[in-house]
Amino acid sequence: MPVEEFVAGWISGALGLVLGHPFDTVKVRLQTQTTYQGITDCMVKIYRHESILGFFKGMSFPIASIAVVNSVLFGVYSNSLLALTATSHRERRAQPPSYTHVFIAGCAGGFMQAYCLAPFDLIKVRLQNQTEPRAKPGSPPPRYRGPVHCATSIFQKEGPRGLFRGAWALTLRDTPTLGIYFVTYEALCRQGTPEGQNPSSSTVLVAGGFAGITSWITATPLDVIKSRMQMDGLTRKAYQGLLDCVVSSMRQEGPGVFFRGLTINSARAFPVNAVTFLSYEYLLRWWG
Ligand SMILES: CN(C)C(=N)NCCC[C@H](N)C(=O)O
Repeated sequence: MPVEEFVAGWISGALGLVLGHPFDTVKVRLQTQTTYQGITDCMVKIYRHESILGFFKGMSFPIASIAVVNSVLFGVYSNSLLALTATSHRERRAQPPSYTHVFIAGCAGGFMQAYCLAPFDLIKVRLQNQTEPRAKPGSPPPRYRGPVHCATSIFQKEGPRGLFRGAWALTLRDTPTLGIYFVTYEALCRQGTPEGQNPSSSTVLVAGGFAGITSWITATPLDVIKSRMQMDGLTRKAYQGLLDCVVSSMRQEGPGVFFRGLTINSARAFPVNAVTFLSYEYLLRWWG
């Protein structure tokens, strides 16, 4: 099994992650808390109460986990294409796979990454939702002192299954949308590149950016549900399950609730995924 795709996926994912984390914190707060009036209000409040560090809450765990998560996504995607089309990544420009194969391989990558991502994403969302400023004398201490404390607290209170809270919503979010992600990327690269050649850097940036936007637009409704399921039970249990979360959210806040965080998700998705795909392509070309 070729391993270059796994390593390239890891490095490119880490670059994208650092770039997008501040946007991600704003998105998670907008999806799960009702105290903010919009993106600007949320950004100003985070900056005022928590300083610039507030935007980077919960980042250390994703950085550590991106090695697993993104290498699984890109590695499973590329190796599924190899199994479906019998072409390695070097041969795929000359013999491009069909979009159906790209979609199936993307769904396989999305499904596998969701299970690796679930506990890390849960801890990230719980830490991002802590509004207490860091290390301010006199202020009440936050519920979790950091990612390890967060993981052990969840484990102690809810058992190992607690670490997979929201995992179903995450799997439903990522399986089809990662198929859409890779199909959009491939389609835009092919459109902007003469047959048989490698796409230029600008084509990769644009195709990667739009792949991110398209996939996140389709992922946002389940992203909202996932974040709510992950926060549920912290103080009191509001939802019986995924379906109940969908119905209650819709009843209480109307259909607009499923698009919470859409603007910030899309603004974040372009640079993050442009950089992710550019570094992924170049690392693979560099390694031959
Ligand atoms: C719609 N979904 C779930 C995705 N496109 N997922 C791929 C992740 C890409 C990048 N790390 C990001 O966070 O945008």
